[in-house]
Amino acid sequence: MKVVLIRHGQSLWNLENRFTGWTDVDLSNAGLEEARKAGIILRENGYSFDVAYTSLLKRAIRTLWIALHELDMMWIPVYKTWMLNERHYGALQGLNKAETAKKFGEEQVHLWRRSTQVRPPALDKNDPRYEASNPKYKGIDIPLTENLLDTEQRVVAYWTHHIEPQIKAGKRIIISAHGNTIRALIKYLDQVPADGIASLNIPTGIPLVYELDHDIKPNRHYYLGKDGFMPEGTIPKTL
Ligand SMILES: O=C(O)[C@H](O)COP(=O)(O)O
Repeated sequence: MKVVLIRHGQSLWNLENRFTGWTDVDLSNAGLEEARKAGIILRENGYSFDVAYTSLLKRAIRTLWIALHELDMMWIPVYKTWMLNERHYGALQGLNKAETAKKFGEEQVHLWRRSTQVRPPALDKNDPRYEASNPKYKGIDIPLTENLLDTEQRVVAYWTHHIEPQIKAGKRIIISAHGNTIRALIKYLDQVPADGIASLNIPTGIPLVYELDHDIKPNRHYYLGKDGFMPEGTIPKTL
């Protein structure tokens, strides 16, 4: 069984090198093109899908729409959930990553970005960036900050309760999500230790195929790059 994971195409804040998290920024022009190429690569490799999953953030939703358009499969069911949102970056959201590193040091920023345990400074509930009043989060106790383990808990809960049963039922699945959502899922699927996941980065807009056995355990994974292109940060083979 195959599941295709794809990190959204480049976003406007990826382009500006800003911490994004739950901020609902759209794709850049390059990101729109990446999404289009992803759909074409999937089509050219004969992929088709029965069900799609994505977050509540437009950069992932639009990436999915564009890819499904290229596959002529915009008609399939699409489930959107906050549980697949990007890791919440707390009070770092909106800050430039390079400026933040100058202010707090590279080591501290690396810990905030890549450690599994360290949470960035939390948002204050009076902060305009705190989105509890946003109707899309009605009834949800949204986080003020997250480390990767927090993100992994919600991503794996959704994977286990909603996506795995569909895979077991033979459905072909595509998930359009975010760098840390996918890092969290890979950590769980491949049982990657904390120090291993710290060095893993997910490229934008390149389909990542997971081949799973009947126990939904990974047999192998690979990127569908153009002409066999393998992006940097390929997932560790040994786990
Ligand atoms: O949320 C963000 O800033 C990016 O999408 C992911 O950022 P990171 O690679 O610094 O975790």
